[in-house]
Amino acid sequence: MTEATPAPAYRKIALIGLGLIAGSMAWACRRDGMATEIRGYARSEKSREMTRRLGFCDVVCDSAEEAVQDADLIVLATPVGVMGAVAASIAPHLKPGAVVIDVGSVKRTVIEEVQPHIPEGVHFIPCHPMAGTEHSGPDAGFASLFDNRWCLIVPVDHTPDAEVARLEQFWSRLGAMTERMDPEHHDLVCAVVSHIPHLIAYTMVGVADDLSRVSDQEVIKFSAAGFRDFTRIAASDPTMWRDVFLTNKEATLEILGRFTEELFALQRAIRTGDGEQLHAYFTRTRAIRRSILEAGQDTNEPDFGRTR
Ligand SMILES: NC(=O)c1ccc[n+]([C@@H]2O[C@H](COP(=O)([O-])OP(=O)(O)OC[C@H]3O[C@@H](n4cnc5c(N)ncnc54)[C@H](O)[C@@H]3O)[C@@H](O)[C@H]2O)c1
Ligand SMILES: O=C(O)C(=O)C[C@]1(C(=O)O)C=C[C@@H](O)C=C1
Repeated sequence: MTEATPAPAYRKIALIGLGLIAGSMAWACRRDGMATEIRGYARSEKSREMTRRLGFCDVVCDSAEEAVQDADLIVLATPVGVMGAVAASIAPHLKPGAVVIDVGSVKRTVIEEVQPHIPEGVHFIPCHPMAGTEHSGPDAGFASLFDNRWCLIVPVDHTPDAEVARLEQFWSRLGAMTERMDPEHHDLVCAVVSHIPHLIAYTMVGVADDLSRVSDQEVIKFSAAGFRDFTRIAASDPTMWRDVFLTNKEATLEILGRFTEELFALQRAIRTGDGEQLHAYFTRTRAIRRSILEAGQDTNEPDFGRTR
């Protein structure tokens, strides 16, 4: 006997911005038979054309207003810097009872910019899937992106709990685990685990590029795993990351301040030959990596094809 497929959490879904995250959501919805219709819109004609070809939307519209007509769930999946303007343009076309979510990497500024446009009777529930790659655009998406990844849900005041619970169920059907968080804490956590690590990768790759005594050929030829990981991260979309830093100024500047203090302390330890300090520091940080592995939180641990 085949089990009945559970009813879709939302019948009609509208995706605004057709890139890695929207594409992955659409593919994951299709994998699970989760929506009766997925409509999409992106500002660039090239992205709309590519989405038509890839086929992850049932309908690709030529305006955001058209895409959100009659939608039960509207997903803002553009760079965070334009979400306020997108919300303003779709607001008059949202039906009562609809749920609007964003998937932006920053929450406090997005809430400040989007919430004022949301009409009464429509629920805005900010989200942030902690999953991605360095690739962008409609062809970057894939169905398993959210499998076993966290999606942070950042409900604003007065959102009925039943609506938040319905959305959590939706993310769990996309494969993700969910946790609720307040916006300030979200922005600080993401500055630590995502935003500043990206800035460091961008900087290190920039330094390698600037160093005239080391040729580009040598950088490419002798890149070992650590630096290769930096180059992967530093290949991420410039528009997305510009917007992340401009909209999460406070938390990223706080963490960057602490980072540079630690860096200067290590710089001094190297200069003065303080091996004890260096060893103690590296021992402390190794323990963090080990606890991530023990908690089973790194599903990307490479084995480099090791054999014995
Ligand atoms: N890439 C990641 O790793 C990742 C992970 C989690 C969350 N996010 C967040 O998700 C959002 C989307 O990221 P992505 O990686 O899918 O980006 P992407 O670059 O792959 O796609 C963005 C899409 O938005 C469209 N767009 C840009 N401006 C627009 C506008 N004014 N109106 C309509 N469409 C517009 C682009 O044409 C493109 O189709 C961002 O806010 C990002 O912070 C990204
Ligand atoms: O895996 C990657 O390439 C990512 O950069 C994904 C990543 C991250 O920093 O972990 C990037 C931005 C997001 O907002 C969430 C996830």
